[in-house]
Amino acid sequence: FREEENTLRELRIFLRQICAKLARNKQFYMFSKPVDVEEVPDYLSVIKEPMDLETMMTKIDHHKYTCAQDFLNDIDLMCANALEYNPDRNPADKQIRHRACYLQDTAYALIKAEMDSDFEDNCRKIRDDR
Ligand SMILES: Cc1noc(C)c1-c1cc(NS(=O)(=O)c2ccccc2)cc(C(=O)O)c1
Repeated sequence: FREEENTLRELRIFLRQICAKLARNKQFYMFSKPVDVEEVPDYLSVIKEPMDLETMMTKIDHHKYTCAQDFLNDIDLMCANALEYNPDRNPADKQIRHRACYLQDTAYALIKAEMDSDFEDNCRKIRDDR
């Protein structure tokens, strides 16, 4: 059990680094915080489960992720929300869709490059056994 807690602690440290790196990128600024319903009044009537990098950082601290795939599922949700809310062919919508896809690919690439696959397998076993 002790080893499991050590593994999950190491996962949280790793995910914080990934999350911070994404949030530092100027191109991902609009994904760094929850969409502001003052700025975008109808957002919550369209998007049922908002997600952003600041919320994800809090979820790491609350031990909500037990493997990298759980974290990537929220990256996928954030990207899907941006595609769903900004579907039109005008330049603003196109730019945010492009940045959402770029964020998603960057997150997957960072995790694949920096995470040992045995470590992720171990985390998934812990998740599935819980
Ligand atoms: C994200 C998102 N999903 O739908 C939309 C639409 C956006 C989105 C929202 C905002 N404005 S905001 O006040 O909600 C905000 C500002 C800074 C960080 C996070 C949110 C700006 C932009 C933009 O492209 O500049 C995009």
